[in-house]
Amino acid sequence: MTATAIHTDHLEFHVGAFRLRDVTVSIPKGKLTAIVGPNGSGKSTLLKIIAKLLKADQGEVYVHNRQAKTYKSMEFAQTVAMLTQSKGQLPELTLRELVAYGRSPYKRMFDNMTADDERIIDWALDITGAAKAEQQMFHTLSGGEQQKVRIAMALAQKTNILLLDEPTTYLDLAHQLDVMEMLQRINESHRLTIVMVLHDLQQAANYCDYLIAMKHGRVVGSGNPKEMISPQFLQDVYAIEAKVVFDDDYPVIIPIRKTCKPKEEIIWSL
Ligand SMILES: Nc1ncnc2c1ncn2[C@@H]1O[C@H](COP(=O)(O)OP(=O)(O)OP(=O)(O)O)[C@@H](O)[C@H]1O
Repeated sequence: MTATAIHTDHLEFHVGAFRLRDVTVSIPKGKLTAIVGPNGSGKSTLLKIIAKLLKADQGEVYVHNRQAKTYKSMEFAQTVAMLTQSKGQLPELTLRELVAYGRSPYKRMFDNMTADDERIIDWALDITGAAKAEQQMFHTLSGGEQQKVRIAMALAQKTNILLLDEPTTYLDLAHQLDVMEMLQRINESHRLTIVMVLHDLQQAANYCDYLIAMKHGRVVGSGNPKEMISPQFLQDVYAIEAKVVFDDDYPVIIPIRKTCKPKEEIIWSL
């Protein structure tokens, strides 16, 4: 049986009109897990609660079989790294300076970088293919290049768990594959537990070992993505009629039409 890296137990959370309800999931250790579901279904909220960026109203999060709330903040930051969605200001730093921020959980104020820190920064720059441009300013990079450097910063945190909110959004197809293959390589070589919010179900099936599907703030399914993705799944979770054909074991999704409008969307379209 696969060990569990993260377990959430009956999480409840509300913000505005949105409610996360009774979220109980176990995320396997050392595997790639995708969280999928329609816009606004609570994927980012769940990831933020796991990362302790938000506090659940009820329920518990366990990280490596220990209540997340019992971790001191530095210890937690040495265990779980989270890359939020890339929005907002771009720092005016070189790639190397930005990636060095990943070492913050190991430093007190005014501590200098040690040889060990520099070695880890080199490794993170190298594994993400960013080393050759390490003196370039971050804000001058393309969106795809920036995303790889942001992942390098999270890797420099040297945690066993990496949470990524939509790591491939805004990237062209080639950069999406680059990022997914890089995450797969890192997962295989370092046995990192990687959990990511994804919108592309085919990527989830091609690269991930485990899938968690959310809808209206609830977990509505979890398991092996290749077994889960079916016309019925697309109907139930996304309210779309679609064909699913298999090419070499991998599902190819052909959307046909939306089958009904959930109540929430009728309000949005007024
Ligand atoms: N501060 C807030 N105030 C009010 N509502 C909020 C706030 N933060 C989040 N929400 C609402 O919570 C719901 C869930 O948001 P969340 O970002 O978790 O969804 P998501 O599944 O990640 O969506 P997407 O796929 O669009 O990124 C959304 O309807 C959002 O509008």
